Amino acid sequence: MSMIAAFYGGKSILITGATGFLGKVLMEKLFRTSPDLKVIYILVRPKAGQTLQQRVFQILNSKLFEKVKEVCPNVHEKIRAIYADLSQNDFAISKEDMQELLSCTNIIFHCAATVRFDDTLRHAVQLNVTATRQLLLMASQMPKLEAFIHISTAYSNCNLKHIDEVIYPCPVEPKKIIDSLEWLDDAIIEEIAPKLIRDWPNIYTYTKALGEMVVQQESRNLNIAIIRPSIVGATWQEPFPGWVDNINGPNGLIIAAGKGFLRALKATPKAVADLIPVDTVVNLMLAVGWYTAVHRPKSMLVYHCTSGNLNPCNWHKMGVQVLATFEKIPLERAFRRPYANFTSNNFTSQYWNAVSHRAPAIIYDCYLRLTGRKPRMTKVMNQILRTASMLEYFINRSWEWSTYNTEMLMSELSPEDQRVSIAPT
Ligand SMILES: CCCCCCCCCCCCCCCCCCCCCCCCCCCCCC(=O)SCCNC(=O)CCNC(=O)[C@H](O)C(C)(C)COP(=O)(O)OP(=O)(O)OC[C@H]1O[C@@H](n2cnc3c(N)ncnc32)[C@H](O)[C@@H]1OP(=O)(O)O
Ligand SMILES: NC(=O)C1=CN([C@@H]2O[C@H](COP(=O)(O)OP(=O)(O)OC[C@H]3O[C@@H](n4cnc5c(N)ncnc54)[C@H](OP(=O)(O)O)[C@@H]3O)[C@@H](O)[C@H]2O)C=CC1
Repeated sequence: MSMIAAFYGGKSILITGATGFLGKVLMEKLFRTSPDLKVIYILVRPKAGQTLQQRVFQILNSKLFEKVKEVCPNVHEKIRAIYADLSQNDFAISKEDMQELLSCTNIIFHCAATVRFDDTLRHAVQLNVTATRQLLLMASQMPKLEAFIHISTAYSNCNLKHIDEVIYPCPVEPKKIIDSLEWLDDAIIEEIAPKLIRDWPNIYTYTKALGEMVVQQESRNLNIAIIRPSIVGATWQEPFPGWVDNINGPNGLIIAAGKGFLRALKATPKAVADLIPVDTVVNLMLAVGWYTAVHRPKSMLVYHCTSGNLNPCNWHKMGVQVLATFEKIPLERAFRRPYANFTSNNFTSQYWNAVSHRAPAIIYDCYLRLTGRKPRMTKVMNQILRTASMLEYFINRSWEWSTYNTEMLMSELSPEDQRVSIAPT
């Protein structure tokens, strides 16, 4: 057994955001490789008419967890869903549950966040900043806690070009922002938001930067590490290749291209496409959890989980690859044959949007109307173009992330763990 997998044996692990993309893959790997772990506590809220239990049932019965059931048949006994809403005071956790969490937790993986680029400042601060502070406060009351792993994003400092594995200060103290949100009304908050976020491209990256500052300021004597993944994509190898369950990041646009909706994108072909498979991120998370708990570094370490400096790809190569894949394996019921181009020119991009996107959508909707059906293509197209414009900032620039800490950690792993973490079979 690998040293890292053995480390998680017998542990009580608390995961926030376990129902999200990264959280599910983290849980899967933990149960599959450390089936003797004691318990995984997950903080969950009811959603879309589903109770906590129904949500957990759905996750455990999904294709992602098929292998887990073979290795850890009693997985449902080892997962303990705790009612929690991270936007509420004390997360609205009951006294009994809180007591259990405080007295039993050994490791925390804090993944929960709002990842919407256009969220309100109030909600994004509540989730990405205040909730992080609250969780740190809880962590400081956990006598058995060995490590607190905070998941941030490589783009939390995307206002810089070269980013080191350090925490950069934000112009306004997070505490001042948290305090002012208590008395300012929503309209004023939205008015001051652009002034606060300055050269950050959106509320998401800005509040993730504030979240990191809070981690640094409230770290007390805790054993903390921060991981910054870049753009997290589908699984590379584990538990099987190609698993993804959302349309965030590049996923929505890739599907739109495959369906023939999206035929041009305002992107810089030579800009680095820094994607990282979700199973690689999870492997680093587990290694960081182990290293932080066992080696207890003197200062809090930040780890970049990026691909650009090791195995760089650019958007042109990525686009060619995406199109080649759709040639081989076309999507069902496509609107048009996939074909697309990148342009970094504003005028050309507007032209393609009019000619290749909006006009065909209007024509198709006319056809639907004439044949007595409900028009829908213009709505779909507007949605795709809105998403593409939100992502534009990230596909027209390149960043350099240093990876000294991540490389140091890799060199500390046993040969077995290096094999399992870097190139799992
Ligand atoms: C000669 C040869 C030349 C060849 C040249 C080759 C060229 C080839 C060109 C090919 C082109 C195509 C290929 C494409 C390949 C490349 C693609 C590149 C894209 C890369 C993008 C990179 C992005 C990087 C971002 C990095 C940021 C930092 C990373 C992070 O930390 S992660 C977190 C990232 N967060 C997100 O991604 C969230 C972004 N989304 C949003 O903020 C919002 O959704 C929104 C975009 C603002 C849209 O908001 P709306 O309110 O308008 O919509 P809403 O969200 O309500 O959703 C509408 C409907 O969609 C459903 N839906 C939304 N999200 C999801 C979800 N996650 N899962 C499932 N369903 C979802 C929602 O339910 C709504 O549905 P409805 O209710 O039925 O309407
Ligand atoms: N995906 C990516 O490309 C990248 C992600 N990251 C970071 O990784 C982490 C995980 O992201 P990802 O898994 O993609 O995001 P998801 O949106 O898939 O998951 C977010 C998780 O947070 C939970 N959550 C949100 N609001 C609340 C709340 N009020 N109370 C309780 N739980 C809540 C969600 O629960 P629910 O299911 O109930 O909504 C969900 O489990 C985030 O910190 C993100 O910043 C960093 C870089 C890239």
